Amino acid sequence: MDYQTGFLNHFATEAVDGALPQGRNSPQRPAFGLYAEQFSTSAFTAPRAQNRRSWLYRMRPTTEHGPYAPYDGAKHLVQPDDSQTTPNRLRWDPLPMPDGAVDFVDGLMTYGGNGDPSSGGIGIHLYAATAGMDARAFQNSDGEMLIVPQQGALRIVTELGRLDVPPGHIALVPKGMRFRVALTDGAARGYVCENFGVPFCLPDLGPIGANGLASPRDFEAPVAWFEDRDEPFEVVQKFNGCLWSTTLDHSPFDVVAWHGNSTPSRYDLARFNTIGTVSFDHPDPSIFTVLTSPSDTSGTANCDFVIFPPRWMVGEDTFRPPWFHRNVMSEFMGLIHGTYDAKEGGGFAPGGASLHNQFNGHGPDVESTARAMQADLKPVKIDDTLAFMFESRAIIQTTPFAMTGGLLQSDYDACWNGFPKARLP
Ligand SMILES: O=C(O)Cc1cc(O)ccc1O
Ligand SMILES: [Fe+2]
Repeated sequence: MDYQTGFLNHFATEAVDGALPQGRNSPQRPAFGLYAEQFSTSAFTAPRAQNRRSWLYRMRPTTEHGPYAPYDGAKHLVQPDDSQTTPNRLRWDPLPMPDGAVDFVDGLMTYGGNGDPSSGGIGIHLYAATAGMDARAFQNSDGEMLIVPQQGALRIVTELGRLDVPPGHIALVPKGMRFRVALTDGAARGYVCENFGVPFCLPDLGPIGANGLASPRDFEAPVAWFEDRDEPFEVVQKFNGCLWSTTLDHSPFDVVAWHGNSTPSRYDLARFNTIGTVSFDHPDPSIFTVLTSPSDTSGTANCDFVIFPPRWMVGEDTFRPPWFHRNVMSEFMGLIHGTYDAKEGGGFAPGGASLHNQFNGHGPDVESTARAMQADLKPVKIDDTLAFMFESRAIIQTTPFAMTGGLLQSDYDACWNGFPKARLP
């Protein structure tokens, strides 16, 4: 598979020689009878640094379809609301693989979220899929999709081309872009952050300097790829929190050439240049931010995507795991593989999840705490681990599936029972 590298670069690619117009976007008659379409994921007037759009040259205009009707699959892909939201610390067992053939769209289960598609916020979903999508595409008009596979590789076919995304990689699909998901390594499971806010971008680096964390050159966008299929093709659209369906008489993956900077991309989390203390104290986890969706309040994200990758721990006279914490931001976590260093007592399994909503105390379990307080503080490599967090400025509301779907652990609080009380002189 070929890729073009760079975050938010202005790319140009054609799958057929001569398909991409030169020197203009919308010629009177594009080559071969292709149709030009602008795909805008920022307002036309957004400042240049935030402006995102691509020009697509396709076999038929996207306008050619009948009305959408309500879609009745993906029953657990919903908008969370207040009725299910509690201050409790929550933790879930991994999502089991479904029985029978369930694809990525029908396999999406909403656990939580905040805001709404018009004003910003996020949706948090897990997916478990046993079948690829064939003559079916998904268009999420509500949010950009940050896809974090945990098991099973995905081949994401988008209007702009294809991305192979195994566990350990992430994918970003722009709001509104059609895509379908094939499974290239059997049943697949993972996490999705649906971003209703400003599209994800790389965080500023401040005093870190010009390099470090995720490097723009490690993001990969597809090259143009199309299929010429004249057959019924369903498009499922998420719009205003609801699902809709229409059927085309052709594949929507018919973009022969494109140029622009609004693109899907993938990123290998192993490329993350992890920075931590080389003296003492555990830095704030913002040091591990891969991508951020800023809000209108500076430094206070709609969503930060943060990872806890393999790394050396060298802090002297330092409690090395995450400290006990109450946070104005709300934290949803998942585990891709291994063990998370704040939960060595078990219970946070790969494919599982946890939620620590705003100002609710959390941190290392009793076992992680005891081990860390007794540890010989020689340099140690934490190796088999890859956890992540979707951290958001607003309370993360939960869904009926999250609260009563059978995966919520009833005894999560107990992992913090039994700390010996301090003894004063
Ligand atoms: O496990 C968590 O809750 C996430 C987290 C990690 C960390 O290294 C410091 C603070 C924090 O909230
Ligand atoms: Fe935390």
